[in-house]
Amino acid sequence: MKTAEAVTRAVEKGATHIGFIFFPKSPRNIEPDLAGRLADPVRGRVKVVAVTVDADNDDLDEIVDLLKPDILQLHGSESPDRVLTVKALYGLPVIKAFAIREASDLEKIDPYVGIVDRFLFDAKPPKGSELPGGNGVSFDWSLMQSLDEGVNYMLSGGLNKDNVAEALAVTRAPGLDVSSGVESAPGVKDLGMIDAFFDAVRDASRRT
Ligand SMILES: O=C(O)c1ccccc1NCC(=O)[C@H](O)[C@H](O)COP(=O)(O)O
Repeated sequence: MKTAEAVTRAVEKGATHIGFIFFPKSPRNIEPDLAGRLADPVRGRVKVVAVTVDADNDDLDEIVDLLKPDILQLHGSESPDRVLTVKALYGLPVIKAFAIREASDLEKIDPYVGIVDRFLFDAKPPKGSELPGGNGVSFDWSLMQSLDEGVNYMLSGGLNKDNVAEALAVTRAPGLDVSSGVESAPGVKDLGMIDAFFDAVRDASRRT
């Protein structure tokens, strides 16, 4: 999220979480103080998520201080030990992102089970991308069918109004995360696309 309008619309349409990206190479990168101001009007109505990539303690200190997130999303190659340290330092729940292309990628979550609060399964970045997330590409959703029941996760990667019904039918994912699929250009959230995405999710949920 980068604008008040997008935050308001997402919350009105039923978002349970809103995310702010702290990664300078991203078109969605935002300063922590602005993110905090955008989050203020909706605190308590949605979970505010800080998305970071292998951030050090100084960066996390600033983000936690200024944004006051409800959840930290770690979207880099943070080890289980690092996750434990972050949880101990800030006392916040952690979503850990994993890049999925093949079945063996799912085995990488094993050392994190019982440590992270929720997983986020995203597609591997395309060749040449500098972004670990937000690339608008999907992975083979059928891989989720081999996941142990009870793994709490969000499905992510290239979701949009046209494919989210199939994604839900294939995975029955307990949560969805969307970014590019509600943007008219990288980093530019589109209110009409937000509406259309949530409407598609609602229609699909009614049918399944
Ligand atoms: O979105 C970014 O620019 C980004 C940059 C660095 C790390 C993570 C990033 N996004 C994390 C997300 O949770 C995205 O919502 C997720 O990757 C899905 O993105 P998309 O495929 O564009 O829907």
